[in-house]
Amino acid sequence: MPDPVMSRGYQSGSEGSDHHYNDDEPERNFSSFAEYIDHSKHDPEKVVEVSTNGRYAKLNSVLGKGAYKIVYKGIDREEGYEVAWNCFQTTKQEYAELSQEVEILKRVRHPNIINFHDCWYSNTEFIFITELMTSGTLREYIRKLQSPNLKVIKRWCRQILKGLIYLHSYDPPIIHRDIKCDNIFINGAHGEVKIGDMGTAKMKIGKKYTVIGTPEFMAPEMYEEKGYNEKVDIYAFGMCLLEMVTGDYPYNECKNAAQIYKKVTQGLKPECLSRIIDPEVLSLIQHCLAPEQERYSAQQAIEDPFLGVEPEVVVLSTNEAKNHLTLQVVFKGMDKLSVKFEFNADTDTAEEVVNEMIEEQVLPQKYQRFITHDINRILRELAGTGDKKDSAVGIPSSPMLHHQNGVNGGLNGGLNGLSNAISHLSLDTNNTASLSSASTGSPQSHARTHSLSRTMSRPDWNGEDELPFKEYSLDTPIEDLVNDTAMAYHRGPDKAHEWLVKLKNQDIMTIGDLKDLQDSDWAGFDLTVFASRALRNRLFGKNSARPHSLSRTSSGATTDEGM
Ligand SMILES: Nc1ncnc2c1ncn2[C@@H]1O[C@H](COP(=O)(O)OP(=O)(O)OP(=O)(O)O)[C@@H](O)[C@H]1O
Repeated sequence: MPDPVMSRGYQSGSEGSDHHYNDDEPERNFSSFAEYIDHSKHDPEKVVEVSTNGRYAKLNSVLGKGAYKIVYKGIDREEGYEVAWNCFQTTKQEYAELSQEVEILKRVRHPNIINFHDCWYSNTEFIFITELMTSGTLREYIRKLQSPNLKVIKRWCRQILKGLIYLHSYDPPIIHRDIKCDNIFINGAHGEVKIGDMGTAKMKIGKKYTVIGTPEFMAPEMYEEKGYNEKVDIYAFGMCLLEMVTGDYPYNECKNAAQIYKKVTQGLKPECLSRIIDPEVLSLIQHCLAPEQERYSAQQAIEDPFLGVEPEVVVLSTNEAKNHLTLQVVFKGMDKLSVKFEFNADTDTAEEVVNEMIEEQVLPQKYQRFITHDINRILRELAGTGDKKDSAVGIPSSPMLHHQNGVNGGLNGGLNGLSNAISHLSLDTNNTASLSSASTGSPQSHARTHSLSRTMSRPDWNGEDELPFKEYSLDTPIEDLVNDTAMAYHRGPDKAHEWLVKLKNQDIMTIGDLKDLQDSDWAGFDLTVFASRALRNRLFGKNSARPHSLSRTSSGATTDEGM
């Protein structure tokens, strides 16, 4: 008969922690106790401890050790995925003092911040379970890639800054205090970057260390005892960027923390900064390392020209006569943000269309000149008069005219099919607001078919919330529709009032009054194209078949357009 202990899979457990049997483990017999011990030592998948609630299991696999904690691979047995099991030596009293901090950490949820799942105290250890990252730290990655190219660096930076923007937007802001490439983790398969080592700052203070953070990455004000704010994370981010670009640890030239302290407090920057040639990278780093008052916020850093979103105007399709175009503004580097619109070269002007989109907050004002200029460049090229240098307003030419579907140069009638398809296209699967209407004959749009598709990656930009479709009874006051629409599209009461006045000026008092109308009647309300579309979306539903045709494709075919 096998030894019952061995056949159940004896749990060696970490010293001092509770021992548990693991009932899920398949049986395995060992010829000797020595063999069992040897197997246990080497089997990384062996469960060595289980949380008291039974949900998490610690495996016999150390992911890494830092100055403060040891991190093991673990398993969330409820969800079936791997996690990181963090062990931090501390007293029960120190653990109790962290309870408030822990509550905040549990609430922190952002795609660029390592998730904190659960925690408890066991013997001398504060144990906490976090999301597991599969490809190590950014520091290891930089060493592996030697010199990562700027495109990769930009992608990493944007993700780190998105995480910081989120943390700093708390009131009071959550300050990480120990941003460095060793605390930024990568999931290689998707190039995902997440900020880790959250919430240990308080613990480190608890340990009575004289300084918290890592000397090379600490802003000067952190060395002083006057207090500091969230900008210390931006300083540290600047140092990370320096390390990403040069491959060198900042202040490599210093032999110890005292030398670093001296340099930092004298305002002397790391030597490797002088090796940076690219003026844009240099400028961003300098803005991050500037004295606190002048230092960028996380939001300013992400909007810096080095990382800033660059819009591109793309021709999706055109008709044979090249006067009906479907264009799209694509923001490079912004997740899922694009604006698709139709343009009638006979009746629209770039200025008018761009102004309208800015007024409706579909496009940010700062790109007005750039996008207007680019649409005009496309029009010139299509008309065959394009000067490809784009010197007119001193804006550099963007590599923008992408003729999709492999169509080069002259766009031709073969694209009409594509154009048709596009009129039914919902560009993104998530968070997408696709708005469209014919608005034929409206004072602003003439015969223009104007169709916008965009996603809501910025809360301050225009987009529709996924409010459930509501069937209004015919005698519902028009105020209800107007208010619901304003809320769905993030418009304030002023906008709602403006729409209401315009409708009431035309004797529209109830839903029934609106439903009686023909498409062409809507043009008489003097509503903007956006307002008109938004109200109609709420009234008829984005996906429902419409009572009237709402969109004309550039080939001239009339369609009921699913929105
Ligand atoms: N979520 C995670 N997923 C995968 N590996 C991790 C994770 N967290 C930590 N590690 C590994 O454990 C090591 C130690 O973690 P960490 O650096 O956070 O410890 P620390 O004691 O807080 O660090 P520091 O010395 O920077 O203060 C890391 O270098 C990394 O290799």
